[in-house]
Amino acid sequence: MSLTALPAHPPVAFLDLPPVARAGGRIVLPGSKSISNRALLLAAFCAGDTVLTNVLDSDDTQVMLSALRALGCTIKQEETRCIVHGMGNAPVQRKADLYLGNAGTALRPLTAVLALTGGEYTLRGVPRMHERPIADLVDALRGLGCVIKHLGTPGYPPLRIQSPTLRLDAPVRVRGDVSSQFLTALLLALPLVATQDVTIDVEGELISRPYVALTLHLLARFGVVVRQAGWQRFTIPAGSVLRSPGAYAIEPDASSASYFIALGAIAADANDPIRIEHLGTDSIQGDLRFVDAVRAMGAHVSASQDALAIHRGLLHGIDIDANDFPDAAMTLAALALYAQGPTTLRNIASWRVKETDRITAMACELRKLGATVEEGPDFLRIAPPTCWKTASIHTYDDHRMAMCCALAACNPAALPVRIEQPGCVAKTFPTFFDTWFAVAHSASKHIPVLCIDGPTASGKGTLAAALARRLGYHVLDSGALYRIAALAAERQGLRIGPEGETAIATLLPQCKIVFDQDKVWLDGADVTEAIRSERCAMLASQVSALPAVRRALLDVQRAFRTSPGLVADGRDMGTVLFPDAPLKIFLNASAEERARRRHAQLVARGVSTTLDDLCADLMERDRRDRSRSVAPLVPAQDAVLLDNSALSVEESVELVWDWWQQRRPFGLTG
Ligand SMILES: Nc1ncnc2c1ncn2[C@@H]1O[C@H](COP(=O)(O)OP(=O)(O)O)[C@@H](O)[C@H]1O
Ligand SMILES: Nc1ccn([C@@H]2O[C@H](COP(=O)(O)OP(=O)(O)O)[C@@H](O)[C@H]2O)c(=O)n1
Repeated sequence: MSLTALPAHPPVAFLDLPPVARAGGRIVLPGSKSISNRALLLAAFCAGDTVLTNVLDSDDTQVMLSALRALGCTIKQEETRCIVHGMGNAPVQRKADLYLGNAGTALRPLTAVLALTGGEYTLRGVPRMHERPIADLVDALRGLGCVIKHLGTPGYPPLRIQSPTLRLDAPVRVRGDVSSQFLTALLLALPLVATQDVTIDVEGELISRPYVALTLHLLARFGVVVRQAGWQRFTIPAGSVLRSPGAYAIEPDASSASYFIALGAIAADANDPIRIEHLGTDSIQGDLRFVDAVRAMGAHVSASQDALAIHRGLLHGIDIDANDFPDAAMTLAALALYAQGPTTLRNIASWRVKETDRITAMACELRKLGATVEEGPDFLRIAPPTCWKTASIHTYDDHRMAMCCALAACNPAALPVRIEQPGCVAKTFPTFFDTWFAVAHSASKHIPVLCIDGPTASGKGTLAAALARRLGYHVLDSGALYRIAALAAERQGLRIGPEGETAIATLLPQCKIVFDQDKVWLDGADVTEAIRSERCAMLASQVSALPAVRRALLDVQRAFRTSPGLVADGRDMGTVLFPDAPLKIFLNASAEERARRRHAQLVARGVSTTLDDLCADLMERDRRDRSRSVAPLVPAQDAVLLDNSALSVEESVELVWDWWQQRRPFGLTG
């Protein structure tokens, strides 16, 4: 039997990562955020249409796309492909109120573009964005004749922009030692108004230079070649015009790759490395310097032009200036947990003005895991834990904190790790945890299962779905499998009883079953409705009494136990399938109450039936389920009995939620 179960992805308050035993496998990562937002901006303000492929679909790129659309740019988006109709060198809409979330890669260049091209604009973001300094960029733009007002705290967004009286003759000065994004913003915007040579002088030591190199590379692809005197002076030649390159393919994100490079460095074997496709020595992203640092720590990384393969080595601490790759350097802090000796990351003051104060945040969370961390104004020194601790990681609404700290799940003590507000990864890598679970393998015994067994219409499915949604876990509706088995047998004309036992058990491995959110498919046919009939339920009850059928479904059901965890609903989840589950609920309600619930359910679906008939069927099914020779419906010895006759769905969910939390090592949260 081939079986596919596609999990849903609602926002969860926390995600518990099972301890990782081994990592390995092939990964294709989403497009680079830095390149996506630069390319979208350039494509919007150039002449001609541009087809961008592998554009990152994330909060930060959505913010850029919405802003460009609000400025009058037409962008057609088909999954990760965007066709951008360039507006030429100024926005179509000369008035707009733009909300830019927490996307520095959108707010800063758009500030420069709009201030230089002119109009009436406000630019705002989330509260944290209003704490991220922008005075250096605003000062530089004012020096060019731009009119920009701070609407809140001086030196910070939100901003009000009006039309400038441009003065381009004197060199514009911009500080380069707080964020390279100010320089990038000017470089991206000035070609729109370069009627004469415009020179930018960088004050202070320019940080994050590879990001500036990335900007220059993209400008060149859009037809503007900036003259460069070291990292101190940049000149946009008179008459520069942005021209579409036609098509541009965006590389996978090197910062996103860093988590999986580190995962391979900690937990992959040479014979099954982590292999990252379409990202290699040809990359234009500075964050790939991370690879050198990981090699220096002792990991094995082989790189071809367009792929990386990583496996573990004996890791040792390093002392490194991480100024050039501040984002990926955060991953080194997590990797340091697995090295012998301390690791020192220097020259990382820019971490303090990112999504959160990343130096303090990282120090605090790594200490929770047992590491000894020394924090300075612009450095971090991390000594690995001698004794790992179970931790609930606070993520500060910072995607990189969540992704870095996921690496703590590789700990040798095999402790699970709780990541709070894991949805924050959507800023740059919405599918991070799916990718993680695809290549970070855990021992089955470490993948938690919450079992909910009980008789018909006791509310198992309802409870299981609600808890799984809240935990971000998979669901096993084992009853659906027996219903499908009954339907498949009936459709093949097999006898539903001991005479047909062998034939049904032989048929099942050939069936192709897909659980796709609310739909169930059998051999390509939608059987969602068909398996829910009371007739099918009765046939399922008969089929499920056949030992060979139950045996045929054992492995299929156990295959649902995948990371991060499972809520399993049925009759024998706690007794037969998952005897080691940390929590087993035996759910019950009076027969009358259950018949009433099922009746209401059927009436809502437009099925006509009487309460008396239903009650009789239900009791007949219960009797058969309780008295069969294999896996009868009985509570496991260690099950918690819950009669929910007088409870609402919400009350049942809260009760079981608390029991579950008490059995997890993290304490009560969420
Ligand atoms: N605690 C409860 N209180 C009231 N109604 C409930 C409760 N639990 C479930 N129900 C309702 O009873 C019906 C049957 O529940 P379901 O989850 O399908 O049961 P099972 O999976 O045990 O057969 C559903 O319509 C559901 O909304
Ligand atoms: N783990 C399980 C799940 C269901 N079953 C059988 O499959 C039938 C249908 O299960 P179900 O959970 O879909 O039924 P309802 O509780 O929804 O009525 C039950 O009556 C059981 O006989 C089982 O034997 N073992």
